[in-house]
Amino acid sequence: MSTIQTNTITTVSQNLCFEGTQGVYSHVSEQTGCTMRFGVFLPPQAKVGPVPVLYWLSGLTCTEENFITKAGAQRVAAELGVAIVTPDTSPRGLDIPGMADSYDFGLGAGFYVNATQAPWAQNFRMDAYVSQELPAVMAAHFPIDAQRTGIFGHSMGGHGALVLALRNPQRYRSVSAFAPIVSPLHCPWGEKALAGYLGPDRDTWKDYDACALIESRGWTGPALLVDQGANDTFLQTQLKPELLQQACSRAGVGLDLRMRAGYDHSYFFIASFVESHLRFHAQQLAL
Ligand SMILES: N[C@@H](CCC(=O)N[C@@H](CS)C(=O)NCC(=O)O)C(=O)O
Repeated sequence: MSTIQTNTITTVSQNLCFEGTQGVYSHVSEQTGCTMRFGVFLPPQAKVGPVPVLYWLSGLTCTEENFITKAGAQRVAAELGVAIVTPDTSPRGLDIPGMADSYDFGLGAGFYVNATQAPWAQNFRMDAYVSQELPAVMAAHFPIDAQRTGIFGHSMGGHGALVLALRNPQRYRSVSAFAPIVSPLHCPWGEKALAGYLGPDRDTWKDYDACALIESRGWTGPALLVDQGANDTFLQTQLKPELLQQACSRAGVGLDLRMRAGYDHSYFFIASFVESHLRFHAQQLAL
């Protein structure tokens, strides 16, 4: 097994926030072959010892910045003593033809998979980046307790959180999502992305489909927590939480699905419920 290089990270910015530090850092990633930025909120408790860590995966068109500036998670993370890592959503700065042609594929739309198809396979390795390389970088540079890791995300990032947790139950002790894409096999965003990154054989897509993974692998961690706005414009076409309900019920996996009347797909919805997700993870990671 090759060693993950974690040597150099560069500080882009650091701001004091609720007595903790909201930082943005960059490093050259082996997995994506480019410079990647990521955010780290370190709560004040990190000054005295390692703290549990949550990875937040953002949705389409986002960078490491959206969650940091819009979700308002730092106050409660500081109270609970949990670090939050916010990766970018795709490689950037590469000269791949077609990479910036649409908002739902390529730039800002890595879908947290390891691509197998040219010209994406070399750089679009967001699964390995988020689930292996970034945790190694975090362990090398920040006072976090990797034994207490959870993951959550929004939309494409909700899909990423569910899929990475289901694929790596030993690494993630808790998982939650806001308005997740629950089955890329069954929605236009997913079909476009997985066809592009993984090719036309839909059987290979099942490794990155939360509903398929729930049925093939199950989940023995705490019940999956999902918040979904009932006024989300993507609800019926892309998100389809009923597919997750059906998969969980068939597989005997616990699901706490909270339909939120009146809420849409935006970060206003996330900001409204992020506190309960943070408390859910903190409780699970304290066990
Ligand atoms: N309406 C958007 C779709 C993309 C979108 O809604 N992105 C969500 C995640 S799937 C988001 O978080 N956008 C960034 C933001 O609201 O800060 C577009 O057409 O560009």
